[in-house]
Amino acid sequence: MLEQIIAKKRELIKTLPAQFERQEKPTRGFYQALKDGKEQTGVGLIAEIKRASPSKGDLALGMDILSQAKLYESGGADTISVLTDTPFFKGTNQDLQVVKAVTNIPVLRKDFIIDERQIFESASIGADAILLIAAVLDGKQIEAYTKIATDLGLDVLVEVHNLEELEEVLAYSSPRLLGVNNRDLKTFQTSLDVTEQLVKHIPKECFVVSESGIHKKQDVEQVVQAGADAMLVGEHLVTNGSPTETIPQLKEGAIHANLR
Ligand SMILES: O=P(O)(O)OC[C@@H](O)[C@@H](O)c1c[nH]c2ccccc12
Repeated sequence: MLEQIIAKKRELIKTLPAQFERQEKPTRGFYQALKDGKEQTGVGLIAEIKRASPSKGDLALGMDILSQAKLYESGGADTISVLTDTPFFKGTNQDLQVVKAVTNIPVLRKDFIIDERQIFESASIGADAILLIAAVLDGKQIEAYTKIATDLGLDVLVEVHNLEELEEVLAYSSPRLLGVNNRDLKTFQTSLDVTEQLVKHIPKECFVVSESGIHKKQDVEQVVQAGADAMLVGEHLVTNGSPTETIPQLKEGAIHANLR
């Protein structure tokens, strides 16, 4: 599946313009917002807008992105992630632009970035941060793409799933924000043990985001206890009631973890 996603992405990239307009407005600090969120509530939260995924199929096809984003913000999300991949996740660049326009918190563009032009595109549509995935990029590419993004004022979340990817990333750069994906993008197997195992090998200076498979307070407790500074939650927030209730419930898990 990951290979299919990347093959399709390669095709779509051919249709991208050579140049993009620069954003006039300064970016919102994505990293800083997560850090502040951790200070205030014990854990930072990236709340994700995700209509569908290859692993779970359709999750929330009819979701009203505008009100969902507002509920994320009023519910206490520190930042928002928007899936912009269309063929596999049914998201669009316009989704991100809508979310950015109706909120005041930083927005991550969640997509499969494999070409420099996608970074300029991300900046032009108003993203405050981008995701770089170690399962599809090597350490040198991550280093180079991080530099391009940083020069554009974007923060970067580097995502790893295993020790091999982590070591490859660390051989070339020192990411400030490191995501541990609990889901294996090749098999879709998801386990919070991935965070527990990998955090031990991550340098203390990194701000760690535990991603995927977080559904309840106890999950949050587990990953925070393991050493995660923030979490990225999609499915649970798009399929379960109002985010103004589900977000505070999730964040409560950090209080329990920190008390122990
Ligand atoms: O819906 P979940 O299980 O809460 O997961 C969210 C997020 O971590 C997941 O969407 C994700 C993490 N890394 C990715 C890379 C590409 C696409 C999607 C992802």
